[in-house]
Amino acid sequence: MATAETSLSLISSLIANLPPLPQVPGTEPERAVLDSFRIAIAKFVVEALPSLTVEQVYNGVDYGKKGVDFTIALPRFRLGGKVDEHAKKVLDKFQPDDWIENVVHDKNFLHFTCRTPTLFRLILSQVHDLSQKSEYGTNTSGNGKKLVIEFSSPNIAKSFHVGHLRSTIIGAFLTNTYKANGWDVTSVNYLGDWGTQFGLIAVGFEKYGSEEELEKDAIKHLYDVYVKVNADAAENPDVKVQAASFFKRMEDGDESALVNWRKWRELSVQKYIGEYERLNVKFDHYIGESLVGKEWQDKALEKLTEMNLIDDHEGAKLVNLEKYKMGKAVLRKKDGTSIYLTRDIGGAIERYEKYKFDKMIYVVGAQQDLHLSQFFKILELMGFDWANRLEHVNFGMVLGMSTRKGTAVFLNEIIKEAASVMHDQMKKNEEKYKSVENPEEVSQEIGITGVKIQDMAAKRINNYNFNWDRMLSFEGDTGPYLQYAHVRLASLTRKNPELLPLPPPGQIDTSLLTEPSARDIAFLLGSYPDVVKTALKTHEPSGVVTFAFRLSHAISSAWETVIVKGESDIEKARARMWLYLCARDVLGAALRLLSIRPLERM
Ligand SMILES: NC(=[NH2+])NCCC[C@H](N)C(=O)O
Repeated sequence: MATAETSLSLISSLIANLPPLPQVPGTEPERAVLDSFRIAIAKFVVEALPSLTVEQVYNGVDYGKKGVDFTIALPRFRLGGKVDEHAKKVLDKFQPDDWIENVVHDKNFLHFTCRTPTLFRLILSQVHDLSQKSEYGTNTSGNGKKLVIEFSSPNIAKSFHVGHLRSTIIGAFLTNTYKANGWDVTSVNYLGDWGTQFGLIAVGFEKYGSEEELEKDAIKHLYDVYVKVNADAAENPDVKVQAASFFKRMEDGDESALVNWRKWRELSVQKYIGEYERLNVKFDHYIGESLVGKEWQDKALEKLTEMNLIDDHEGAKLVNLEKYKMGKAVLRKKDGTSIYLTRDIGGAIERYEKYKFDKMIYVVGAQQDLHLSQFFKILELMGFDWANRLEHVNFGMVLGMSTRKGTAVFLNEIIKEAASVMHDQMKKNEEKYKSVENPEEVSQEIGITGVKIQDMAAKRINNYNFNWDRMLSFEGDTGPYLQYAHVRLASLTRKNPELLPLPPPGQIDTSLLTEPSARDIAFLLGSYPDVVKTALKTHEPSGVVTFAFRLSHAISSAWETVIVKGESDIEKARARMWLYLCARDVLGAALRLLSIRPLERM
């Protein structure tokens, strides 16, 4: 990749003209230039306190609070003696250079200020270069590692509930995050496409099914049939018996029992692909419970029987995990048909054989905590040494997602409602509304952004109330606000054609950027690669959402003073424009990481 080489070396050459720095393992200054400033701080500290290593100090350099770039808490190094004396040593020895211009001692802390011209030059050049390849914020820490991630996983013929929506949103974010951290990622949607309910639908379809309706909207039609046949089953126990025997035929591979099912599945998947596309979500593979082979499900039962972990309950097989405080769980029904748990066990083994993953993540609501821990435990008991590579990323519940027509049961209803509530909102501002070329599309995109931001704004495990008005408002920390912030930045080039094209980075005079609010923006831009790393560690999208809001707020505070339009010094106007365009790129990158498509106009 020649382009990668050239632009990485551009940053490297800027760094090479500055005072030399030691290398620290795990850092990548050519991708995250704040690493260099932290190394510069560590180098100073070690010169004064030689019992420490650069790496040790580096790991203790934190972001500072309120107007401070970086801070070190001295007690964490357990130097013995008095903190004040150690601090004094650092201050005495300190010589400002092109990396660090100042250090201040305050109680247990040393506060460092980075050299402003270096900061602007390096950060903006880096953002500029790497954004062109959509690589700003990325790192290579995961290179050579393989992740399999399973998310969304709705059940065919049943409703798509908010749990599926959350899994989709969080799963898409995690997929992007692992990729941004250099992992090789395979995403799978594990459909609930097997089980007794398909026996029921088969029975119901004979009575209520319509090929025409099925072609029109398979998801909706199958759901309707399912609801009706369920009502029948509640009245008439025969229906259940018929359904069970039909499903038994399916499990036994009876082709005549499988034809319809195959078509239902296929049509539903086609429909889902389109809906996920609207959400900006893609899967590498649509797999499902139906595709899990029998072999491992049988072996699991045998193995657990050998280990004396199986109880027989009137012909049904239960695994007893009471020792591990995980209760008992059915592995096989009386009639020999498999169930959810067995399929998960078999499925995990097959996936390991296929992918040899370093990690596999299941994004599933906290209601299934017990189920996930049961099957992880069973795999461990079966002696698979990779069982500890499985991870459950869980999340809390959403309360009350209703639309104006009632409770949403399909994904497309959620999308439609988001779009139409947003559309109404936009129409309130008549003048602005008229200037939007494609209000339908734009309102859908902003509506979806609102749903996603509301979902990812807090810690995953928190429950929240679904609130259309709040999430789709342009005021406050909402999705529409972030889109608006991006559009405003994107409009700069349209509104200031006389400044274009901007000169190449090396010829833009960043010393003209003198306002503290401009510096705040640049520093935040520099911190984005850390946000991406932290997201990988915590699996929390909220850190990225918080970053996007902080950046948007910083931009909006600069907007009135750091002006572009109307600035008479053209070189200054260009430097400012460059800063804002870099901010646009980074805000865009953060939104994309969250699976959101940043808008250019609205
Ligand atoms: N491997 C798994 N069990 N993944 C979760 C599947 C979710 C399941 N289809 C449901 O809707 O509840």
